[in-house]
Amino acid sequence: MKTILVTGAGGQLGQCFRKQALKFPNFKYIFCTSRELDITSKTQLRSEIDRYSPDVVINAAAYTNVELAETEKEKAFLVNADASRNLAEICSEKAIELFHFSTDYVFNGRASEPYSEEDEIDPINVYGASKLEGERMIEEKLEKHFIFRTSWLYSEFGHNFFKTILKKAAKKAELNITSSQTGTPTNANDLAEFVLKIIESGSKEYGIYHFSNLGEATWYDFAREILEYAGKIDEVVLNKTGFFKTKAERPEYSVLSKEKALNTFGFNIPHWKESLHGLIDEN
Ligand SMILES: NC(=O)C1=CN([C@@H]2O[C@H](COP(=O)(O)OP(=O)(O)OC[C@H]3O[C@@H](n4cnc5c(N)ncnc54)[C@H](OP(=O)(O)O)[C@@H]3O)[C@@H](O)[C@H]2O)C=CC1
Ligand SMILES: Cc1cn([C@H]2C[C@H](O)[C@@H](COP(=O)(O)OP(=O)(O)O[C@H]3O[C@@H](C)C(=O)[C@@H](O)[C@H]3O)O2)c(=O)[nH]c1=O
Repeated sequence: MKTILVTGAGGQLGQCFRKQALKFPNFKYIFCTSRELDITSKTQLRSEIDRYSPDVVINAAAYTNVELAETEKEKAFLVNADASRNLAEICSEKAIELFHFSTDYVFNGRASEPYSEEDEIDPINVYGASKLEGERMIEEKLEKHFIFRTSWLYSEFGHNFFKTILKKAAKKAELNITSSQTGTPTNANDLAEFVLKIIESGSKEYGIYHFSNLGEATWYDFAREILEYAGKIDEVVLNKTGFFKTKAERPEYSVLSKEKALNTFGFNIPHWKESLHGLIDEN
């Protein structure tokens, strides 16, 4: 039986892994929250990995605050880049496979068709730059890696745009939502399930992959669909805005092409609306 150690298990994606793990009972799981395992400490990483001898590590730990990263550059790089290097080095020493996550924010957003894995990377904010550095560290230090660049994650867990919109709607707030970014909302449960299917398949097709739900939307489209499908659209004033003031610049267009992942693994990926509807129906 394969042992899988999940770091950052208290975060959004980490909690989706816990939930999706119930569909894959043939693995042994060790879930470590940030309190139980600080990935920036190489000593702690080594001792936990020695203790559990996992076959696979899923790194769901990251610094994800895009706004704060602009003023906390060192911290963002410590977690997203330096800790990824440490993790990759230890995995390499012990022949462990690593599943890691990166972001659509490694691109500058000036494209007009979905980004492939080979397209030029050029992050325009600190968070994106720190995630890119993490990718590079892993590629350099460890052959047995899968890196999934994903986008606009949401779920019933943690902090995310989907939950923010529903919270604001509950307070009957007026919402001003930007239409100046186009990307793809991704149900983090779909990503977790996709990864567990790959582990189950025993695939050795290591490398970088893009994974999001299918289709594309602006944040405004996403907010509108959440509110309409949840039956709350008449309870709020929803305004489309071309400008929402933020500290960090964000890519205007960051739709990811899923062709490589679809062709390599052959698993189905749902459309973002279908997955969103499923999540709202469930809750
Ligand atoms: N959220 C999104 O929209 C997107 C996310 N991604 C990537 O997906 C992955 C998962 O993101 P998501 O689950 O949404 O992010 P979250 O912020 O919800 O979860 C990240 C988790 O990492 C933990 N963490 C932070 N620092 C450390 C550390 N030093 N040691 C151990 N754990 C730590 C956090 O714990 P604590 O809260 O205690 O600090 C938190 O539980 C990340 O790699 C992210 O970059 C990619 C694209 C979109
Ligand atoms: C709350 C809110 C946000 N916005 C805007 C700000 C931003 O441009 C966009 C989304 O807001 P968020 O704060 O959720 O977005 P952001 O932190 O940019 O989300 C990103 O997180 C990182 C971790 C990733 O890797 C990315 O893929 C992406 O999901 O919507 C509004 O226009 N109105 C609002 O009321």
